[in-house]
Amino acid sequence: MTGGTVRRDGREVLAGVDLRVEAGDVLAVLGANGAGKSTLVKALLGLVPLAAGRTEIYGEPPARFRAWNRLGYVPQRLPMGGGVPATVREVVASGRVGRRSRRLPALFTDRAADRAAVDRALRAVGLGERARDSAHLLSGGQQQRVLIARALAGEPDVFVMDEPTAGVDARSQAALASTLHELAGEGRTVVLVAHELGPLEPLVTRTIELGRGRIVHETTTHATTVGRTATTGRPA
Ligand SMILES: Nc1ncnc2c1ncn2[C@@H]1O[C@H](COP(=O)(O)OP(=O)(O)OP(=O)(O)O)[C@@H](O)[C@H]1O
Repeated sequence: MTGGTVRRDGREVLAGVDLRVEAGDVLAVLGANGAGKSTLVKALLGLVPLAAGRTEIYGEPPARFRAWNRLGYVPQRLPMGGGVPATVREVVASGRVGRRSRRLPALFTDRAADRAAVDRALRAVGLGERARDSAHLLSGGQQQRVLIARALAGEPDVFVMDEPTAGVDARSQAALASTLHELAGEGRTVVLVAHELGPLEPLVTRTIELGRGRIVHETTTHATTVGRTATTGRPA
């Protein structure tokens, strides 16, 4: 992202942010309530329009980018309310949609890979026993874990997680830390919004802190892996 600017109600809630996420980064986006963290991660992915500046994903503007299966986004809140009830397994399996081969009906090997990935994702968030339950009847923290599992099931290269640990108990936070540790070890890229890093702290390779829509502080805690270009456009 270069000069990323988002205006809401005539106010700049993202004010000229330059950010390049490299492959293998585990980047934590920190800052007070209202600092612009969610807006930044949505803008990086093209989910909110920029009033000025530009963002690129693997070198493409979001409107032209096609390989969405390479990205797994965990939004801050569960987007489904009390609408059509879906089981936990169905929600998690929806994370595989982007990986579907174009051949219909799905090949047997696709279906087996889908089942295995969904089972792994459910186990990783400790919801294997709840797979048949209605997702909208779970607690807030459990629903957050369903969303994390949906992203894991897609086996993307880049995870973008907006407060994945908010409202999630200590044991589940530790389980998420261990899963992210494995993913980071495989060279996947993680961008996560957090208030408190808690057990995720040892995994983090970079932090940026936002204040009033600007990057006010940056740290690099470990050497980042520079190589394949991950999300977003030009260097700061
Ligand atoms: N849809 C919207 N319409 C108007 N203003 C908005 C909208 N979404 C966000 N904002 C404003 O943009 C600013 C940044 O919001 P954002 O949600 O990005 O902050 P945040 O750092 O993620 O906060 P939190 O830690 O509370 O989640 C806030 O002042 C918020 O009120």
